[in-house]
Amino acid sequence: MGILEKISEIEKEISRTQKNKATEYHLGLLKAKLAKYRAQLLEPSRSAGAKGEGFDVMKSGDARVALIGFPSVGKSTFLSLMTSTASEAASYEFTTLTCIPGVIEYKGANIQLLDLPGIIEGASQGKGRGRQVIAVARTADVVIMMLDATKGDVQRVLLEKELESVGIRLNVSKPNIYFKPKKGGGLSYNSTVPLTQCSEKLVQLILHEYKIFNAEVLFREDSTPDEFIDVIVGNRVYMNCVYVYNKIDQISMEEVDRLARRPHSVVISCGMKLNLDYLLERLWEYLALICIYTKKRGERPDFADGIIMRRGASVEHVCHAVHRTLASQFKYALVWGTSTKYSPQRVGLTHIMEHEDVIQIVKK
Ligand SMILES: Nc1nc2c(ncn2[C@@H]2O[C@H](COP(=O)(O)OP(=O)(O)OP(=O)(O)O)[C@@H](O)[C@H]2O)c(=O)[nH]1
Ligand SMILES: [K+]
Ligand SMILES: [Mg+2]
Repeated sequence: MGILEKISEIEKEISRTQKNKATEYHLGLLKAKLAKYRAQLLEPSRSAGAKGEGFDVMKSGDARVALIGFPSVGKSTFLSLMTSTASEAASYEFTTLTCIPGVIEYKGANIQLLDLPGIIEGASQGKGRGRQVIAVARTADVVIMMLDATKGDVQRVLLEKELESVGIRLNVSKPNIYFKPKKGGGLSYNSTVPLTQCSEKLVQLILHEYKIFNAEVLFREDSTPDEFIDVIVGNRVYMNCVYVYNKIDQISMEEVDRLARRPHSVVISCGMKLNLDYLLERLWEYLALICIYTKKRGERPDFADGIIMRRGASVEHVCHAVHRTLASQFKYALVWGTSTKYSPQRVGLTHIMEHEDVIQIVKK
């Protein structure tokens, strides 16, 4: 039996099996098997072209956003609208065949936007350019899943399944489970919270499926068996995804309203240039970028040339961004903005910066 057949057998069995206390271990085991076969599918294929000519685009700018979606949902139209790059758009499917990069300039940041070929059901198993597209998506900071608002929710469900099956987890954080394989000593199993979905026996069964007999496992939250499997498989990618419903010029106001209220969703029309500014605002939040302005003593802040950083960046991060050796010469900094109680306030290296703060660094 081929891997694909094995996968579909297991999927069938999972859907046939009723979920209850008696089948809990059986289901856990099936899920572990499923994850194992899917991992095998993802191993680099020997077939020609799998490497993906035209997909090797250099990372540039402050962040990377990938456009994922079915054919003809408007990905290329969107890229051409938001960047100075033109990507061919047409009414037929699979107009785009490679990865086309453009740059969105927003709040002083350069955001690399990648237009990609449309993907379809079965993409994760190599249909169309699915594998190459998904490989690029894994390198992005945020994925825009572009959907055709006239097509209902089918596309979203299918694409989520495709990404899920190759280990991409959307809009969830990494499970808080400590896991470390050991040379000996059996299984050391602990949890800091009561567990309602996993047990020592189930954990042991799943580990045996991966031929792991000695390990340290510490649950720090009430995780599911699937989350535990994600942790032992290890190569999962946790990324933010914005669901963008395009072509709202073609649907009723009621329908627009319904889609706009869905979590992580933004409705737009590229054709009529509707709501694009709002999408940029949301994208900025999802990318968690902030802009910091530097200032020299006795001079005005340099508002023309901000430093783009990730939310949570400290004064030390800012020092590194300005100059490699600055942190070692650091005495203190003066900060003006929302991160401080007073403006200016004298702060140390660990102070956390906020969007549009101004900083003056004083050296030893
Ligand atoms: N009505 C309407 N049509 C749109 C909108 N945006 C794009 N289109 C049309 O949708 C068709 C497909 O657009 P593309 O930009 O080529 O779509 P794509 O997702 O890049 O397609 P592939 O590269 O083939 O995967 C074109 O005919 C566009 O003019 C929109 O907001 N409203
Ligand atoms: K198209
Ligand atoms: Mg296209």
